Amino acid sequence: ELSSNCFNYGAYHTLEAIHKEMDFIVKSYPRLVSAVKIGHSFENRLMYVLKFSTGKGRRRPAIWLNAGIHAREWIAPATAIWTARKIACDYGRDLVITSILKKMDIFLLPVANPDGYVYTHTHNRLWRKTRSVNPGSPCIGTDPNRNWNSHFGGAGTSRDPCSDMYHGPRPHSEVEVKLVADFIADHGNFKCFIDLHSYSQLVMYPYGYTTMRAGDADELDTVAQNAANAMASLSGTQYRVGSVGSAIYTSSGNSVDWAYDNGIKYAFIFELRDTGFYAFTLPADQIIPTAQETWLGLKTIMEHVQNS
Ligand SMILES: O=C(O)[C@H](Cc1ccccc1)CC(O)(O)C[N+](=O)[O-]
Ligand SMILES: [Zn+2]
Repeated sequence: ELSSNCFNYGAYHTLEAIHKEMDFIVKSYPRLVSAVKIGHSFENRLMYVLKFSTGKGRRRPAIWLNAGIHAREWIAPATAIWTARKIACDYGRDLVITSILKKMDIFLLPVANPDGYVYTHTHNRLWRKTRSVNPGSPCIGTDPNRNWNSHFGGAGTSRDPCSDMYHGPRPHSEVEVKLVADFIADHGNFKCFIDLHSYSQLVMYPYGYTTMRAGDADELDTVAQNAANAMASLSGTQYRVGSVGSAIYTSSGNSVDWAYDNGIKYAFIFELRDTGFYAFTLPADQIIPTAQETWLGLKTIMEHVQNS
């Protein structure tokens, strides 16, 4: 059945509505888009990935677009679902995305922390972590951006389950992190990993665990600067660029350090709008402008990856 009313990309949505729109995109573009259900969250919600592929073969060079790892950062999933529709719609029309998809697959996970996302709708708008139980503690959840198997438990993390930076009992203890890490590792041919967060307006690259420069820092800085320039070209929104450790603060066990350590050179974290006026509660009227400018940055990076 066709959906009764069209999805409003200029509004924030529940997990259920986002998943329904993902189904609709799969149904509408069956030759390009497929549903990849990589597993379930701690509270048994779907970890639902869209795969955009024009070619055969299970291991085409691939790009992973991640969003919503931190539950309160609603602009990230909103940008991700808009991006899903944009990729589907522009394939065959836009030269850049069409050429990228001729050679590479794109995997897009709009809500990487579904339990936390639902919790921000039902209980606490500013919840950040997963909703897993910590034995021996009354406090719930682990920070999924401290739980990756890269310099686990290092600087910028907490061993206190009640902290918003709690790294968890062990690396990949959070099923939501483990499912993504295992999928990417098993696939073995990912060239790019981009994680959408908010807020601060930053385009960052490894490392986060240290302020030491990564081997590819010069190239990554150039690519990130090109992406920031492309994003600013739409309506002047300024994104700062730098390594995680130098742009904000050191934090170990984050997603891009893990990706970079696992051979994915083009690993970036975007901190989307704004710079703190609305912070995590960015008004819905900024969703489409944010998604449109972010798309220019994503295309810049993906085009570089494709030509690398
Ligand atoms: O603390 C975080 O995980 C990000 C900063 C960050 C981003 C990339 C790698 C390590 C840390 C900041 C945020 O997006 O979570 C916003 N916030 O501080 O809640
Ligand atoms: Zn975040």
